[in-house]
Amino acid sequence: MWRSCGAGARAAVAHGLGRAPPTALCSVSPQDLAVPNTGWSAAMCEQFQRLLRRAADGSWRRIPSYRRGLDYLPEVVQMAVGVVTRPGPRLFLRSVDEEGAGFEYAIFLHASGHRTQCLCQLGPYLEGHHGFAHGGAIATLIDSTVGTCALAVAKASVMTAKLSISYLAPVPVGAVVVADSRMERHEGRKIFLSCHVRDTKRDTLYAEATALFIQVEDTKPPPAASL
Ligand SMILES: CCCCCCCCCCCCCC(=O)SCCNC(=O)CCNC(=O)[C@H](O)C(C)(C)COP(=O)(O)OP(=O)(O)OC[C@H]1O[C@@H](n2cnc3c(N)ncnc32)[C@H](O)[C@@H]1OP(=O)(O)O
Repeated sequence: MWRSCGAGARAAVAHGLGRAPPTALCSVSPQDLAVPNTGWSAAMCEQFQRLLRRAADGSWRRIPSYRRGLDYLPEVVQMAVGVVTRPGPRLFLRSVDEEGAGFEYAIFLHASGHRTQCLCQLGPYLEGHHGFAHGGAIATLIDSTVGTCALAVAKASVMTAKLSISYLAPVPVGAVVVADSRMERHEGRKIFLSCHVRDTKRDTLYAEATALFIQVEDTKPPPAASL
């Protein structure tokens, strides 16, 4: 069903961003997963290339994406707390290893730091009603897109306090969608955001949402998270 984007696309990502991969300080480097893999459809690859081309002038930036929350920490910190050799919990969106089966996505951040766009392909493990993506999967996509925007605005940890979604049209399994989020207001610790989920041609508005994120002190994982 899925067509590979090939090594050329992966090379274009590295070249287009002009960024070196994270410096390896130990044997286990986090793998950036916001790049094409064999599970990406032709439509997903095409849109990804379009967004990369748009990012070439510096107006947008692709955000690397990792398998675990801890992968985002500098490796020196990971080594200090001894997590490099203990995989631990996964980020929800990266919990499926089979390429193309779950969420395949890449998030782009606008240079203003107040807007994010998530290009996402919703795989067959995300089915709700036959042939359509589960509403919870759409909510997850929205939460992560607005959450990333809130993180960029706050430059600190944030938590979802409120998320209100209007589901306007069902999203077919395998569809490639764009979730477009922006900050609406920022009042102290409160960040208000909006989000629209559309098809890539912008013909169909699948969902619209508003969200409130609250800036918090760095969250400490509960004991179960260290198992
Ligand atoms: C590590 C990096 C990983 C990267 C991952 C990439 C993906 C990233 C994306 C991740 C995305 C995934 C993200 C996730 O999945 S986050 C996980 C889902 N969310 C939660 O579990 C949050 C649970 N709730 C809480 O922890 C607390 O209630 C929070 C922290 C939210 C606020 O408790 P806190 O004690 O801190 O705040 P406060 O009580 O002093 O209130 C402060 C102000 O806020 C106003 N207020 C509060 N709540 C609400 C409400 N519900 N509606 C309206 N207003 C509300 C309140 O009136 C007050 O306003 P004002 O009186 O000042 O005007």
